[in-house]
Amino acid sequence: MAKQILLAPLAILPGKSQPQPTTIEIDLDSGVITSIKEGLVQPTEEDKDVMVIEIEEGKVVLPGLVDTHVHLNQPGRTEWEGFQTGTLAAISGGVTTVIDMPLNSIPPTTTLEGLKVKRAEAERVGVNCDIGFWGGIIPGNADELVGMLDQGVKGFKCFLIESGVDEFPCVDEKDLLKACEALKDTNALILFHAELDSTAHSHVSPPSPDPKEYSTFLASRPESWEVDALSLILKLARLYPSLRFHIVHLSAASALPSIRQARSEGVKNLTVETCFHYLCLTAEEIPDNATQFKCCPPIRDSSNRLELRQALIDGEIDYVVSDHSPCVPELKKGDFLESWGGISGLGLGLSLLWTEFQQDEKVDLGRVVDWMSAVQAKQVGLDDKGGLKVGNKADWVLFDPKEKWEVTTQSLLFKNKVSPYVGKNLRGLVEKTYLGGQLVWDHSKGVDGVAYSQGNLL
Ligand SMILES: NC(=O)NC(NC(N)=O)C(=O)[O-]
Ligand SMILES: [Zn+2]
Ligand SMILES: [Zn+2]
Repeated sequence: MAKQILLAPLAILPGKSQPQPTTIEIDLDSGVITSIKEGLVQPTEEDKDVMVIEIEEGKVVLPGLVDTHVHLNQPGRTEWEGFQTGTLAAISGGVTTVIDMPLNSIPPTTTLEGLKVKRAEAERVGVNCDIGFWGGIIPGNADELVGMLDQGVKGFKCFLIESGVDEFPCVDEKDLLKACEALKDTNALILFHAELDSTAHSHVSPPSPDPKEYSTFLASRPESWEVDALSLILKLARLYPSLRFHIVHLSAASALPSIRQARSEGVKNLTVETCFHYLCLTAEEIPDNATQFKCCPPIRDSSNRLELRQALIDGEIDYVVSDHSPCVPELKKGDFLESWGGISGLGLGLSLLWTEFQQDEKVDLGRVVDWMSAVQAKQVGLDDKGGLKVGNKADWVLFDPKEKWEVTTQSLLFKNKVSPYVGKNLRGLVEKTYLGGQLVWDHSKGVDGVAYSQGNLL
């Protein structure tokens, strides 16, 4: 039995906020953790043939990270991103599991056939980390949902407002009731792009301010859209207590009081995510025509950012994702109203959050890792991921929390190197990423050292 033994002076273990000296044994044939011991336990004589990895002081061993919100866009819009490039960016940032969104690929994952096509394509080109799939709810596809769930989708995303791509139309309350009825004997997770424009059909023509300015775009997608969407979602959550409801990419802090109130009234089937960009970027810093910052819902002002940050610390927001949603650079050209909405940042999350929280006494590395691993693994039912524990997949990351580095176009590994993070100075660097005990990313070797296509379809 091929074995790997990790001697880690600092490892983040489940439920522990501070890193601990730990010895971890991994069976390399199954890629599973077989033993975890407190302290540094040197290998015995009979362990002579094992591969021992002695971790340097100061570096931290973490569980592989999970990013449940990425758009890989293959097949159909593979010029925008792809299974290979997206998952390469993921492993370079310690992300060992991604869950792919149902839209922007053609076909979208809104039918069982679409899911098969997507899986076959991922299998054909190979993936560099483990990958699961979300399905989608669109008008008229309620009959497809249970079948997709049986075939392993982790839940279903829908839009309450236009999605930006024609083949993934938004749904209204009637469509949602049909979907919930179809799913009501399951405990399916339904994800909402929670912006609802209840004034869509009114005839007031808005002023036409300068589309070069970020404030124009920001004003075009008010916080009230997120608050209104939440009312509809809460209505459904109360009607269908066996189903689980989830708000993706929460941006508006003014939605937090309703979330708080609903939970205090006993709503237990609602979870909320926010994104790295809402926690690390602000509207005030966005220059004219800097469309790399454009996403929906929009990045809001710095006081909104601080409220989201506090809600995350307080546990009102459950976890943080990238919502990596790239496109070709041509579609990012022009002003804020005409360009594509979507931010690219897959793989940068750990450094972004660590830069944000490293000096915050209330948040230690274990908490950041929880938001980016354990909570998300649990959300999508990956019981053998999300923590360094016996029986789990040996997905682990070597992180240097002190290293400083700058995001440059060259350092980005996703397909189209357009990102609002270019030029940012970050703290904390992923040095190595292991997937099921196999080294897949080594920062010192860069792309030349990558062990390609080691990922599995989940
Ligand atoms: N079509 C998209 O990829 N949309 C995405 N775009 C963003 N967030 O700007 C999303 O998740 O809604
Ligand atoms: Zn969305
Ligand atoms: Zn998205």
